[in-house]
Amino acid sequence: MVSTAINIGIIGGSGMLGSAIATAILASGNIAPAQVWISNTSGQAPGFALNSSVHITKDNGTLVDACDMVILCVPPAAFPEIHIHAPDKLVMSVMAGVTLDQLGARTGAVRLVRAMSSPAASLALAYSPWIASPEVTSSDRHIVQIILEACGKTDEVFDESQLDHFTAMTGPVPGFVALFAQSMADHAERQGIAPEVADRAVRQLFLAAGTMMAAGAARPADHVREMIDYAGTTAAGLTAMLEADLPKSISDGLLAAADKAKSF
Ligand SMILES: NC(=O)C1=CN([C@@H]2O[C@H](COP(=O)(O)OP(=O)(O)OC[C@H]3O[C@@H](n4cnc5c(N)ncnc54)[C@H](O)[C@@H]3O)[C@@H](O)[C@H]2O)C=CC1
Ligand SMILES: O=C(O)[C@@H]1CCC=N1
Repeated sequence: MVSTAINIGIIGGSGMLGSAIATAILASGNIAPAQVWISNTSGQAPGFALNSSVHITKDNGTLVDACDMVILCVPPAAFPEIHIHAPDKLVMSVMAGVTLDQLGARTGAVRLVRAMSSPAASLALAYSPWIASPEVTSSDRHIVQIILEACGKTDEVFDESQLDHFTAMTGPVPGFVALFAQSMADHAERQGIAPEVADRAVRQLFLAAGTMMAAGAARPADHVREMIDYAGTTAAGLTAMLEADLPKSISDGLLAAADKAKSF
């Protein structure tokens, strides 16, 4: 259990990301349902109705007053409509593009964490990097670690600009990987393979690839090198993709996403 029985409030906690984080927190067993508050625009959260101990409200001020830690999880476009004053609270954001300075200016908080996560948190499979303001205490860090470890894997970073790149890369799940999968399924159909067979094959491929890459010490680059060195059919395909500079296309897309985050 968390060393202190703190209350955690998620503003936007019934949305795609907020509900995934709330689910992860509740599933971890480290934080009791009665310690969790959720606010949204309706004051209703059917997804948590079965957990009657979770507090649901449409009043963000009520949530802030009741909680020791506030997690901001609304669309960046909605952030200007968030009028909370939380000078003595730990405030964490998972909003794309909203900086630590913007968080502090709007909320009055000084103990600030800017993180990124993903809806995979509901399966404890998210990657959640985070950066903290200097005022964040060791106890705050303990709570942040508990929450983000409940969501999956996490690292503290020390260059805030990296959060925009993680927003691009690891925020969307399945995200850009779905485009690769779609490209393979479309290719299969162009070769005359039935759509439902192509779909089943590609889903199984990505399940296997993700599972195998998550296990063991080999990094993606190691797998690519091994296949090219094997000099078989896959090597021919990889060589063609590398000559077409597929990595540059992927990087350009990720930079476009990161630039969009910066624009919020
Ligand atoms: N959906 C995703 O895959 C990811 C989303 N994010 C970030 O998470 C944040 C939330 O995005 P989503 O969950 O996708 O949005 P969403 O639209 O699914 O949910 C937004 C939630 O915020 C609530 N909300 C909006 N304005 C509010 C207000 N003034 N007061 C209280 N609650 C309010 C809504 O009622 C809703 O529950 C965004 O900043 C986004 O950049 C980050 C990574 C992945
Ligand atoms: O696409 C988006 O804007 C959200 C933020 C990061 C991932 N998904």
